[in-house]
Amino acid sequence: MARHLITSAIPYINGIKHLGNLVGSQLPADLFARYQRGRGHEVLFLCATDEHGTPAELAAAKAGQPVAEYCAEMHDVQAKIAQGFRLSFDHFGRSSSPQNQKLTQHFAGVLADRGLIREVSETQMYSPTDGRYLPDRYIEGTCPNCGFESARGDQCDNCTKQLDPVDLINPHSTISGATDLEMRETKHLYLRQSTMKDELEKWIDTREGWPVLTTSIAKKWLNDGDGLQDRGITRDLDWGVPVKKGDADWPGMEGKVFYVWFDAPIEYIACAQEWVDAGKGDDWSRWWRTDAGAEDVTYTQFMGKDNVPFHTLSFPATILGSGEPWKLVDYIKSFNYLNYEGGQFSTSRGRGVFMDQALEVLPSDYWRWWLLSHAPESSDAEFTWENFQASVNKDLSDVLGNFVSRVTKFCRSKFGEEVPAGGSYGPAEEALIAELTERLTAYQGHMDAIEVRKAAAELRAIWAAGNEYLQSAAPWAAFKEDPDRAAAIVRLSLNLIRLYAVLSAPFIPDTSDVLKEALKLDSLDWPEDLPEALNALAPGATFTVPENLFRKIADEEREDWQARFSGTRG
Ligand SMILES: Nc1ncnc2c1ncn2[C@@H]1O[C@H](COP(=O)(O)OP(=O)(O)OP(=O)(O)O)[C@@H](O)[C@H]1O
Ligand SMILES: [Zn+2]
Repeated sequence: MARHLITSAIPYINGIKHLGNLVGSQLPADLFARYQRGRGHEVLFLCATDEHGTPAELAAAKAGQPVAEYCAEMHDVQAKIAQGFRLSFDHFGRSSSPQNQKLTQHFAGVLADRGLIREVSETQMYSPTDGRYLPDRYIEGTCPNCGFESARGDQCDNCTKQLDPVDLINPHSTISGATDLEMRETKHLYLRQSTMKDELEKWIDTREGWPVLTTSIAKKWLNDGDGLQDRGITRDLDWGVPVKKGDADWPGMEGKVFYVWFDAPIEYIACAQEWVDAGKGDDWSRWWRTDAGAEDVTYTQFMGKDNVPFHTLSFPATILGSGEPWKLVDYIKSFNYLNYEGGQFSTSRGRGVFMDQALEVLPSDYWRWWLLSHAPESSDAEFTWENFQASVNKDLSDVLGNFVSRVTKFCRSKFGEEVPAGGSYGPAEEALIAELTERLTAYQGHMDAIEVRKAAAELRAIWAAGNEYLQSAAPWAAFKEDPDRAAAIVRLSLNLIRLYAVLSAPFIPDTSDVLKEALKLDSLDWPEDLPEALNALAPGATFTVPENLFRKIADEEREDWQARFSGTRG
């Protein structure tokens, strides 16, 4: 049994996530976690809300709430929606947890002791109108790199370049709009990433088979321009992890907090501690400490492309720089972007379909199937309502749903609600079993390699093979001449439904549960031996005909949704 540590990029707290966020991080992570559990491996799947930083402060101010209260409420909202999508986190933590605060301060202290943090006296944008410094998203202006007019103080959303507020052209305060900004002297801490460039590059070169998207972004930040730069890790804000050196005060850093991108990835570790403290596990160190058993853990991270620099460089710099035996990531699965109907999904502009709205429209399996089978892997992808309607109607309703319905109803009408005896598998069945044996190997290969679209295509082909078999074996015709022959066809077909329940579970877990219940199965064991698995349901085993698995999306409905979600969320 292998051990898999799996983390999804932690969703930011300032609102409900859209379908792009979901497919770019949490959903494929859940797919992989469910698959590895299905194969019988031990999995620790962690996610959390990312709660610090300026956008949380801004969102709380807009909601008229204290920021801690706002974050607590939004965490619960996100946790509930995650359940709605059946995201099977072992723990859904919070980056504002005491565990993360302590661990973040610990890392800063160790890095300082090892000479990897320098104190810099620098000038920062100060707004007399607002009476405060303007870090990160408190300031916007024109990107010096690409000319985008709403670049933020920490990163340009258009070209993804990491910025400092002082780099912006024509900057203004996003709180008051004030442009009468002045530069004031303040002291900050910098992580000396530049001194670790060679070590980081060497480490990245040892990582095998990483997606090109992951390594190309990492290499770009390592080598473009003057190479990897030191990174400011503190901010003049109230909301965040107070700057401390371990347990000790940090002279000159009073009233400052760590930058959100310093503490957010550390939450991956703290989240495992929260998992233990919540009584759900009894040892986090065997997942995270290589001196406590984590050496044989395979650690996989999931994220959208804008998160890659922090996971390939900044967080590994924190871990490697500490000199302590923390587990480093083995595989980083990154995604391009999902777009929405000819434009971008946007939380700030409320554009697209958001997770709560999606669940109001259709059950989660419809969304899970479409999103995963169209995951933006090799390039950006686009959600359109036409494509959604077509895929749901074809793959889920016509192929899988129809197969299950035809088989169970035919069996009920001719043999009753139990697996018929009689007849035996012949050449048609042997051919199908041979085809499915190959397809199963391919499916597992794609799942192991986290090739999400290819895995979905293979699963669809496995469903379609059943339909084609049923169509050509035609038990309804055979029944008149040779009821035993019809019995054998139906028996195999019922076993196919059982197979589909197991193999489809990572993609569409609710449907899988419905099938499991209809066939009265105690568990869903992975088909390590396919011929055996297709004989698992023995004659006499009873079942019930499930309700229609998927309903078709009608044109009028699709048009309604298209109109309803064409504007911006209020
Ligand atoms: N359109 C998208 N398609 C795929 N992944 C995305 C998309 N937008 C964001 N992501 C990913 O979603 C995850 C969670 O994102 P996060 O909560 O930080 O929001 P974000 O990146 O600020 O997005 P937005 O600005 O749209 O709110 C991250 O891994 C991010 O890379
Ligand atoms: Zn730019």
